[in-house]
Amino acid sequence: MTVALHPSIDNGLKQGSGHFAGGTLACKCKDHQVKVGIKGDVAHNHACGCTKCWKPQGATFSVVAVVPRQNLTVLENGDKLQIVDASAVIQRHACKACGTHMFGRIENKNHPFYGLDFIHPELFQEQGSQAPQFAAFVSSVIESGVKPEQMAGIRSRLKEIGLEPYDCLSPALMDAIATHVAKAKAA
Ligand SMILES: N[C@@H](CCC(=O)N[C@@H](CS)C(=O)NCC(=O)O)C(=O)O
Ligand SMILES: [Zn+2]
Ligand SMILES: [Zn+2]
Repeated sequence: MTVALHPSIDNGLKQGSGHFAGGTLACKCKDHQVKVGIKGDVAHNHACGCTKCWKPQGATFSVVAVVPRQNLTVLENGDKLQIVDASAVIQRHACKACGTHMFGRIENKNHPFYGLDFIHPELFQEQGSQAPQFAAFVSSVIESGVKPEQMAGIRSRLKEIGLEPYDCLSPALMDAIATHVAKAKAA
């Protein structure tokens, strides 16, 4: 049996159109859905194995990407949103009724990723946003109950669909973080 990672990637990656103009993210409620508008395409889309990122029921990984925070607007039923953990670096705003995380925001202005909001592209009502580029925090799936002996199969399935597995972020993002830290230390 093939290892299940996440419904939006289990049948292979669906490449983005390359000119996604943005769209609307909708939560999973049957009525009074929380809707969030996004201008333009997402960036750094990836599968995340950490325990904090929202995943649909049964998924082992989350699929999460970033957008500039000024490109995100809560359009409808924002009163249903609550912050999951106010002490986390990424403050995840979730629908109180269905639990779907609609966006994650960094409020610490000194954080390397300040200015970017985290969203789940599978919630777009429209097609064509950037496909996942890599898999992050892969070893962390063990913290959600995956057995260590399942890891080889998970990593090889990720590679098979074209997602290089990393146990933290991708080298490019780790370099960006380290560059930010080095500049902050030098200042
Ligand atoms: N092993 C931890 C890793 C958590 C973690 O560091 N997640 C990363 C990727 S989303 C992060 O940047 N977290 C910041 C936060 O959740 O606020 C877990 O699975 O809970
Ligand atoms: Zn909802
Ligand atoms: Zn995560």
